[in-house]
Amino acid sequence: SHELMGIHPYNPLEDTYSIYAHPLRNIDELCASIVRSHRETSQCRVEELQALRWKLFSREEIQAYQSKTVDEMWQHCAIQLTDAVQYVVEFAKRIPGFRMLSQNDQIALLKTGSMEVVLVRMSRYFNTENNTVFFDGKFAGAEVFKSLACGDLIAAVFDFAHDMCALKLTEQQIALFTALVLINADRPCLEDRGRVQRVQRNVELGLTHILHRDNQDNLLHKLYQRMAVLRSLCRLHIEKLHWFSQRYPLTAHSLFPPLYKELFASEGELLPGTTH
Ligand SMILES: O=C(O)[C@H]1CC[C@H](C(=O)N2CC[C@@]3(S(=O)(=O)c4ccc(F)cc4)c4ccc(OCc5c(F)cccc5Cl)cc4CC[C@@H]23)CC1
Repeated sequence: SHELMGIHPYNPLEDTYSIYAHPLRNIDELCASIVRSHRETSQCRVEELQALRWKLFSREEIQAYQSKTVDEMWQHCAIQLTDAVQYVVEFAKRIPGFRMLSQNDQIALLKTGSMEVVLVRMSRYFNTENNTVFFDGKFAGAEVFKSLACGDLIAAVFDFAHDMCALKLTEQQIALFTALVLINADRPCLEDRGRVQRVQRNVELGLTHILHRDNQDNLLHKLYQRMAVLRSLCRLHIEKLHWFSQRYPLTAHSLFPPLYKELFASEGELLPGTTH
């Protein structure tokens, strides 16, 4: 059984859903529903974290993180990531049309897209003044993650967050952007690419509508560039996960959350014990 539980099977009745009946009214409704879902399925609010932005880890706390073993710190981050992914699954299920896709296509989109959405969501909290990211309730610099022994991946994650902040996206723009990151008909192993394309087309209309309304059409190509960076970041993450599972098979096999293995371990190999 899939860990991505709660995904409802494809409902043919929903197939009649089309925004072409009244394009403008439905584009506004589509955007409003995606923005609402984004807000409801984010773990924190940007304004809440603005108030916390100077809550940094003390020297002792940083030492404590740095003295964790590699597998302890990896397990800690894998748990945090899995929590964040649960919220992204909820966000995906509320994107108009996502639930009308087959269950396998819903899982295929989440397998490749959820980490990317988490990274975009992370960048909302990044403090560019001191290069810190929100982690475990405070703001952490890259040095906090030293014991992970994957400095290149951490540096790439921080660089990505910094680049995203430079675009100064609004929450509405981020909501539509993350929906588009998820609903991508070019993802591997989709059963019904055409159906995903139809849903993707609607979300694209929503994003271009929002950017046009904000007089920021020029952002669109920058967002497509960021999508390419996201894909390379996630490839790096999977490579590191392979490296880690070879070195620490016990931790990867038995201590990582099942959902993490379901999402990030390639089918079958690497982490046996994932239920299918
Ligand atoms: O509002 C919300 O929903 C947001 C709340 C906050 C959420 C958030 O920022 N996050 C959820 C978990 C966390 S983190 O806070 O643990 C974190 C980890 C490393 C960082 F450099 C920065 C943050 C995370 C965990 C693992 C990871 O890559 C895979 C990975 C491993 F698995 C193991 C080792 C190394 C790596 Cl790199 C990448 C990220 C980036 C997103 C981060 C994002 C959603």
